[in-house]
Amino acid sequence: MQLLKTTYTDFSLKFQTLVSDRREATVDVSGTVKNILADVKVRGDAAVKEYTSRFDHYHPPSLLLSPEFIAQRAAQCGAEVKAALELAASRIGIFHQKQLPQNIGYTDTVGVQLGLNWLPLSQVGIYVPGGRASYPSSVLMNALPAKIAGVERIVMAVPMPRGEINPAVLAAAQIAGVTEIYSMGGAQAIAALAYGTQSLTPVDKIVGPGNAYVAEAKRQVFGIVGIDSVAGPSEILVVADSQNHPEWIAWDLLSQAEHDPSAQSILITDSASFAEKVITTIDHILTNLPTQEVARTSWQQHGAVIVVEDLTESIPLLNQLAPEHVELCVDQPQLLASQIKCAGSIFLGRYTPEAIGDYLGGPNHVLPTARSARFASGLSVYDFLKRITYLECSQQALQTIGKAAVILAEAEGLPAHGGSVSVRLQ
Ligand SMILES: NC(=O)c1ccc[n+]([C@@H]2O[C@H](COP(=O)([O-])OP(=O)(O)OC[C@H]3O[C@@H](n4cnc5c(N)ncnc54)[C@H](O)[C@@H]3O)[C@@H](O)[C@H]2O)c1
Ligand SMILES: N[C@H](CO)Cc1c[nH]c[nH+]1
Ligand SMILES: [Zn+2]
Repeated sequence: MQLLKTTYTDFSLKFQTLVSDRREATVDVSGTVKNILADVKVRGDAAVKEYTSRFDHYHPPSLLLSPEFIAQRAAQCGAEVKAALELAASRIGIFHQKQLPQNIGYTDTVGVQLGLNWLPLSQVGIYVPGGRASYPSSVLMNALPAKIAGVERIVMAVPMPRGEINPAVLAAAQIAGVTEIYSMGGAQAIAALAYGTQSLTPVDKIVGPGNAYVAEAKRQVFGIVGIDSVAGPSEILVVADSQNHPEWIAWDLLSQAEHDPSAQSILITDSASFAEKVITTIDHILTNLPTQEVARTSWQQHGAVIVVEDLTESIPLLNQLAPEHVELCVDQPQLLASQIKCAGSIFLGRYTPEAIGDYLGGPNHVLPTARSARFASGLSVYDFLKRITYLECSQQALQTIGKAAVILAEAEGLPAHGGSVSVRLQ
C-alpha cells in the first residue's frame, strides 16, 4: 500500500503512476488468451475440456449441465440463502424494469414518418465468475436485465473448479429462469460462446465480469460478438472524513481487495491520523480474514491512501482514477456526488457500504473497471437491446426533401445515389 499526501512535492508524479497502474497486466495474458481462443475455434469441445482439466482440475463428461444435475444441486441451496436471493432478484428486477426505453415514432412537418424501435438481442452469453469465489449474485446481475429486455436464449458459462459448484449459483439461475448452463470458465468459455463448439451454438453478445483472462478474451472476440464494458478485477475508492469509524472504512476497503490479487482499494481522506487508524485496522483485520492471502496481496501491491487538505480536492483525483465503485462517507454526500463525472456506481453516506450494491441494492454490480468508467457504464437492460430506425416518405414528402438529397449525392460524386432519388421525382 502506498501513502500519498497532496502536500508532498512529488505528489503529481506519484499520483500519475497510480492512475496508469495497469493492474490486470501484472502478468501479460494476451498471448495465452490468443492461443486458447485459436485452439477452441479449431477444436471446439475437446479444447474446452482440455483447458477445463488444466485450469479447473475437472474433467466434465459433458460441458452442458443436465436439468437433473441443476435441479439436484439447486435443491441443496439453503432456505435462508434462497430467500435472500429472491429478495435480491426482486430489487434488481424492479430497478432494471424501470430502464426499459420507449420507442420513438412521429410524422414530421413535411409528412415523413420516422422512428426508432428497440428490440431485444436474440441470444446472449453470460459469464459468471467462479475461480476464487462463487458469484450467485452475478447470475442475477447478468441474467435479470437480459430477461427484462426480452432476450430469448440466455446461455450461462460458469467454471466448476474440481467439479464443484455452489448450489446458490444454480438456485440463482433457477430464480432468473436460466436453463442452458455450461461448466466452463476463463478464455476457453468466452471462445466457446463466441465461436460455438460441437455442443454449443454461438451467441451474439457476451456479458459479465471475470478475471484478467476473461476480460482479455472478451476484448479479443469483440467484433465477432458484441461485449459489454470490460468488468475486470474489482475496485473501490472511499472518500471519508475523520468522523467515520476507522473499522467501517477498513472493512469497505477489504471488501473489494478480497476479490482478486489485482483488485484495488483506495482511501482519500482529509485526516492523516484517520488514515493511520484505517491502515492499522486493515492490518489487524487481515490477520484473521479467511481471504487474507488475496486481500493482502491486493492491498500491498495496489492499495493506496491519499491524504488531501480538503475533501473537495478528492473530486479531480477521483475523476482521473475513474473507479468502479465510489463510497462517499461524509455528511452531505450529494455535494460531492454531483461533481463526479467518471465512476461505475456511487454509494452515498455512512450507511451505504458498497457490499450492499454487490448483492441487493438494485443497480447492477457488473461495472466498468480499469478506468473504463471514463467512457463506459455498468451492465443494464440497454446492453441487451438494439435499435432499428425506420423512415417512410410519401410521394409528396419525397418531392419536398428529395432535391436536397440529389444535390448532396452530386457533391459526393455518387450519381447512382442521386439517380435513385431523382428518378422518383419526375
Ligand atoms: N467488475 C465486476 O462487476 C465484477 C463482479 C464480480 C467479480 N468481479 C471480478 O471477477 C473476477 C473473478 O475472478 P476469478 O479468478 O475468481 O474467476 P473467473 O471465473 O473470472 O476465472 C477463473 C478462470 O480463469 C482461468 N484461469 C485461471 N488461471 C489461468 C491461467 N494461468 N491461464 C489461463 N487461464 C487461467 C481458468 O479458465 C478459470 O476457469 C475477480 O477479479 C473479481 O474482482 C468483477
Ligand atoms: N464487487 C463485485 C463487483 O466488482 C461484485 C460482487 C459479487 N459478490 C461480491 N461482490
Ligand atoms: Zn464485491
